Amino acid sequence: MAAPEGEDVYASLLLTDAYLPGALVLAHSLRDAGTTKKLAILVTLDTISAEVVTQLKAVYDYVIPVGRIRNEKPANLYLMNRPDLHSAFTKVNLWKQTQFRKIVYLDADVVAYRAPDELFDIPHAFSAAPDIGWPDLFNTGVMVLTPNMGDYYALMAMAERGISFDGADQGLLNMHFKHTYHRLSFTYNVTPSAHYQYVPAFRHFQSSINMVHFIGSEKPWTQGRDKSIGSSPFDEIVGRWWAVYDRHYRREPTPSQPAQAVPELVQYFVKGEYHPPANYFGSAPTRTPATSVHGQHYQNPTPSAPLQFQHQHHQQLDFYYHMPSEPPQNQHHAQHHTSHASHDVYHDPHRDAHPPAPSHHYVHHDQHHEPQRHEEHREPPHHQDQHHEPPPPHHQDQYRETQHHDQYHEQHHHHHEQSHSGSSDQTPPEHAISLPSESFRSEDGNHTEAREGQEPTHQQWASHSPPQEHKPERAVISDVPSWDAQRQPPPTDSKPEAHNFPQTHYEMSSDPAPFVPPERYPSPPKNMWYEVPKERPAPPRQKPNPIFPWEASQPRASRVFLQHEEPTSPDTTGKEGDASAGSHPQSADESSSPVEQKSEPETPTTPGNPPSDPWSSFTRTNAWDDVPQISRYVDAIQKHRRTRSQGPGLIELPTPGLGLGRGQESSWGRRGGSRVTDFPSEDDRPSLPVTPAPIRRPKFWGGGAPGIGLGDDESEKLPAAEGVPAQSDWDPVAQLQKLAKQQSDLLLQKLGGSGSLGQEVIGTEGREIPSRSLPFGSENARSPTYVAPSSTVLSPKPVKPDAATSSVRNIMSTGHDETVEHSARPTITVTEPSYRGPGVSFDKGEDYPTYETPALPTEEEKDVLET
Ligand SMILES: O=c1ccn([C@@H]2O[C@H](COP(=O)(O)OP(=O)(O)O[C@H]3O[C@H](CO)[C@@H](O)[C@H](O)[C@H]3O)[C@@H](O)[C@H]2O)c(=O)[nH]1
Ligand SMILES: [Mn+2]
Repeated sequence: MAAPEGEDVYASLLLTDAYLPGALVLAHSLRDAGTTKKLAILVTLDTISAEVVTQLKAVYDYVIPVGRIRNEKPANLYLMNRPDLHSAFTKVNLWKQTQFRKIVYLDADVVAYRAPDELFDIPHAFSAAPDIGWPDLFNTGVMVLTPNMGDYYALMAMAERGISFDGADQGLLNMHFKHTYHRLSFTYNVTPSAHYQYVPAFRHFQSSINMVHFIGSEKPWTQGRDKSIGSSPFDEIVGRWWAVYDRHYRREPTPSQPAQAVPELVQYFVKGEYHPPANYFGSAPTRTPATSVHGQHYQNPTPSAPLQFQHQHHQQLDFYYHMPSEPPQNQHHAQHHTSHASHDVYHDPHRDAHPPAPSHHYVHHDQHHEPQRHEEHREPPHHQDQHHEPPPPHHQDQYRETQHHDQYHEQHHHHHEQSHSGSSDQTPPEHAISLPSESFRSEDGNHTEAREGQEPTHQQWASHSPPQEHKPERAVISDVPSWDAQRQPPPTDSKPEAHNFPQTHYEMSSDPAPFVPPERYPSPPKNMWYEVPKERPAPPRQKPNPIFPWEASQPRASRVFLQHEEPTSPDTTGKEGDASAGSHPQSADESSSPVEQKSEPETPTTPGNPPSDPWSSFTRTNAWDDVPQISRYVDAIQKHRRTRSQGPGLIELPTPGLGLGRGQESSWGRRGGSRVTDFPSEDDRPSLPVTPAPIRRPKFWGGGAPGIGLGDDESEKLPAAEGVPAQSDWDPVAQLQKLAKQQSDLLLQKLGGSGSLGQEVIGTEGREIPSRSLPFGSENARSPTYVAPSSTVLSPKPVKPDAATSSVRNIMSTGHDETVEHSARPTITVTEPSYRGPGVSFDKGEDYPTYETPALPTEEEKDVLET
């Protein structure tokens, strides 16, 4: 019977025979309540016996075989101690049933108080009721859904990857429909519990209950009738289930209904309900019925008449499936033989003649009359890996239960073999299950195809395939949708290959909640540390072997530190304030190691002490002082100049013996060479009669020379010299310009008008070293030994012979005329850098600081002026 397109159905699911009573009671409860909707049930035929299918068919409108969807990562199932739900993902097949408009899905452990047909009117695509264990979740025992392939593929993608926080369908579906599900009233999925009951609520809402759902591993039919005797809400609810069961399957006459002929098979799965007649076949043992679905020790059902009939039907459908938690094979054998030892009546000679194949998969075919092995084919590929794996140790109970399930299957199997061995009847089963016919149409008899959305089944083969034309058994039985490409052509209407590719569906998280870290992260491991390698004494540094000859005869370092300075000249240390002001030869050794001469003077660390000259330890030599070529050159220049400038008043450039400090004079003399930076001594310097005013010296310099009064308060009160303009009247710029003009004019006259030679010939103002502009960019660069050219060749200053001479001598002993310039500004100390600019090179038109005291007339100037 095909379902008309767009039909509404209640649908349930049966994965194992043991849930048969639940499925039947559910269907009856709906029918009894007068539903107008059809009833459907999805079944996994590899684990459902034909008798059970028959029972279903008696109540359900549609029995729809579906492929099992196993969770290959069932670890989470063990978290909730329900490893039996390994195939709960099979529920996903609901979304594939697009022949239905709307499905109200109900677990097999649901019983309806009334027929909630109004659920089909819900417009939402997916609805469910809250779960009692975690009400933010919905329970997947009652769902209103709209089949569609989009959700189906998405759910399949998750199922294939085992994406489910509880390892079963509830975890998976809650993850998928997290934000889109429509919440149903709890009254559609009341989940009673024996341990906890919200009794007041139950009392209050009792009358509004639509459906009840017996969640948990214990179900009413596994607990037995006597469990519902009490008067607690839970007992009352369980009693509702039993009421439906009794209405349809109770055998014993009750006051309300006479004894009815009911299938033994149903009772077989209900605790306390199965009472096989004694001495049937003469030796059928009577045993205590099962204690629970998961723990009961199933017996061989007594082959009563109804059962026998069912088994005939089962000939074509005979199969069984080993649950994945099946014990290893040898254990299974042991179980099997034990079982037979205690039930001789079911001993099967065929079985002995054909010992079980490794995986115990047998398919019974009409034309063979013997069990055939189809181990590879019957085994769904994804089950093979785990097939022989024992379950985890802590689930041995579950493990044993599964054994019993299998024992049941196997015993059924034996029974079928037995009954079949005495019959060669090949007529189609009288009770061929009426299923959606399109689902099981076989086109060529060799293989089975399902219409899209349908799994091929062996029922199809049983119903449509001519047995004699059927050749390889393994090619026919294909109730699992796996196609053996090595032996079969592809199914004619199979989809393109790419259709079978695994699909990965990722969704961006739409959860707007910001990440909240756990209150406390686990403590970091304490045994993680890095052991610092033990420090090994560094190998003694060895001086590399000398390569160059001078390395062997290296001069001893002669660096001089301030505090260890030998007391060379205490009187000069106070006067030599400017390192660049002139040379300060200390020793030949010192000047031979110019690097050390760069060492900076140390600042006196004790304030209040008379400041020692910080420059005393600073070199006064120039880098070129010891280059003989330069010395010779300088000598030659000086000689030349002497010859050229012989004349009254013209000074000679320093000769040996000139000292910047008296302490150095001796060593200076020893050197015997002229230096560019030499400075004329007082004797070599003729006096100039003009000076603007007494030059005040900072007290820093002390009053070394008697009579000059510099540094003395009295010196400031000295009367101005007669005939000398007052300081305030002195315009240095004008005077300098005037001097410059006179100088150039007069000198040109003296030299016969050859202006081009004038500077070179007469230059006492740094002409020995021509004043050249520095290369671009290096104007401010200073060599440590740099000496301003202007300062090296400055002319003696015109001073008064007496006091002024001493004063000037004192000043000049600093070796720098710019100290003179600065001395006009009493607040300036001479420790400032000496070089302030072009100095007296004003004749070249360069700018110079206007605040400076102009340079005093040079020798030439004086000559000119005196002339
Ligand atoms: O051996 C089995 C196990 C399950 N089922 C079917 O699968 C359903 C779910 O199993 P059930 O034992 O009813 O699970 P619950 O105890 O109800 O556990 C909860 O968790 C399950 C796994 O997520 C959900 O499927 C249920 O809806 C939810 O109520 C059953 O009703 C049956 O329809 C079988 O047919 N045979
Ligand atoms: Mn359930």
